[in-house]
Amino acid sequence: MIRKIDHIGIAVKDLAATKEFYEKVLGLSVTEEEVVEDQKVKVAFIPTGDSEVELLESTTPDGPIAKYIEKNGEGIQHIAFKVDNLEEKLAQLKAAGVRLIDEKPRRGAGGAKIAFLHPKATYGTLVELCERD
Ligand SMILES: C[C@@H](C(=O)O)C(=O)SCCNC(=O)CCNC(=O)[C@H](O)C(C)(C)COP(=O)(O)OP(=O)(O)OC[C@H]1O[C@@H](n2cnc3c(N)ncnc32)[C@H](O)[C@@H]1OP(=O)(O)O
Ligand SMILES: [Co+2]
Repeated sequence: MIRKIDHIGIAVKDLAATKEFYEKVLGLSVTEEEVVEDQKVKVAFIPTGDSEVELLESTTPDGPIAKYIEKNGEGIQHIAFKVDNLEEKLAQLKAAGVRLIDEKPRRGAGGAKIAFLHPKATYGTLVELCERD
């Protein structure tokens, strides 16, 4: 079961400068910042009501965020939905023939379990599913 939009992932070149805009200009607050080695990103989370904005800066020139920016420039890179049971949802999608990037959950920011669906299977949007407490 999909519960809500957990976060919107935004690819940026300069996390510090982007954070400053969101905090000083928009008046929002960054609550968590961490490096997720597995995804080659440094992330900052900004709560906005029931969902969050996730700002992502690449930690390497070959990571998915660096590649996305190279091709498309900065901007929204993915949408993440919160699910109750990620393994169950992935099994259901796989059975339905949906192209999965991750067949098994990986470790995301804040210790969440995450998995991505291929944008070619979702009509053009990179979708992340995440399970967190
Ligand atoms: C920390 C964590 C968390 O929340 O906890 C995160 O969010 S980590 C967030 C960062 N991590 C990730 O994104 C991991 C999952 N992403 C990936 O595995 C990759 O980025 C792929 C989505 C498979 C794309 O990689 P690939 O090297 O294949 O790039 P590519 O440029 O050849 O893309 C293949 C086709 O998909 C399209 N495509 C690529 N990235 C896209 C995106 N973000 N949104 C919509 N379409 C996209 C391209 O335009 C291309 O279409 P055409 O063929 O029509 O030109
Ligand atoms: Co994300």
